[in-house]
Amino acid sequence: MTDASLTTVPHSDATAPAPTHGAAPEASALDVAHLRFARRDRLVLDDVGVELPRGTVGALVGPNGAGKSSLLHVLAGVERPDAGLALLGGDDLAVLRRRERARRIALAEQETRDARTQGLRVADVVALGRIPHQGAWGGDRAADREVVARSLEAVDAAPFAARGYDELSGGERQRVNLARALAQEPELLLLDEPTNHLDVRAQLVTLDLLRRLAADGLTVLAALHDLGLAASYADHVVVLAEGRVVAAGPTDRVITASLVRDVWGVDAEVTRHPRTGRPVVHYLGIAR
Ligand SMILES: Nc1ncnc2c1ncn2[C@@H]1O[C@H](COP(=O)(O)OP(=O)(O)OP(=O)(O)O)[C@@H](O)[C@H]1O
Repeated sequence: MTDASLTTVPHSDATAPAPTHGAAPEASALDVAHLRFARRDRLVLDDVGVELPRGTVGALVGPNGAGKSSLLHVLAGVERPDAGLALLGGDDLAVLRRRERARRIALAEQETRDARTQGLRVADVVALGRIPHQGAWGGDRAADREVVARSLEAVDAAPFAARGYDELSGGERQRVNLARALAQEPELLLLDEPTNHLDVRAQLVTLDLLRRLAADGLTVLAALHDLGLAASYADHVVVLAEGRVVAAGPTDRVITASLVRDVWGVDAEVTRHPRTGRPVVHYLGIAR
């Protein structure tokens, strides 16, 4: 492999650690301990712990099959863990009612075409994000419409709000999935590969948006394959390998050449960006 350096330069507002608002900086928004999850007889998450302060952008990285999507599913309540504790703002997720959980946690996945979205317009798909906030007779329609419009604008999807969701390109659909999650107005935003399918500008727009939302107090945990983007944008990195957390902490301490070699089997050089001081990953080739 040749030197495929990842030298993403975050926008200026994305270089400083996200400020925390309201809660004391040391208060963990998300606090996961000893999480264990098996699929059939296969242990997928083993003694996983994650701590993310409120207002943090966390990147969840690791090789294929490491358990990243599974962890996001468990946190979102799509899957039930076999053991362990997950707290959000001190509340045990295992005892939260489904509806409250859906108000507080949103999961944006890559592929969300299902029976619920079939035949819907983009704006209607985003409006699905309002359901946890609505009563039996629907919600405050005008307020919901405003949140939907804002969410569409945030991801640059307003121009195609009236199009059919099934007709969108992969990148357009990815942005709409994020808008639907934003319309939930959650405290914790979980994202599975949010930059997949996106062109380079759309990737940076998405990550800039996540940083701005975190600055307003949202806690973000995003599974990312692109270590360069994680290095440029995340405050905190959690590294999963074979279902276990093998490293976690502030981005500049976690992303090192020895980590890339040990976890991905790839030789790399990690330098500091001359302007931002953030790590820059230069891939050198497959480790022999
Ligand atoms: N529906 C399923 N049934 C059985 N095993 C599954 C299922 N989904 C995932 N797995 C297994 O669970 C493990 C973790 O998968 P997961 O999708 O969480 O990994 P990942 O880190 O998100 O991978 P990738 O980077 O490839 O998306 C893998 O060994 C995978 O084969």
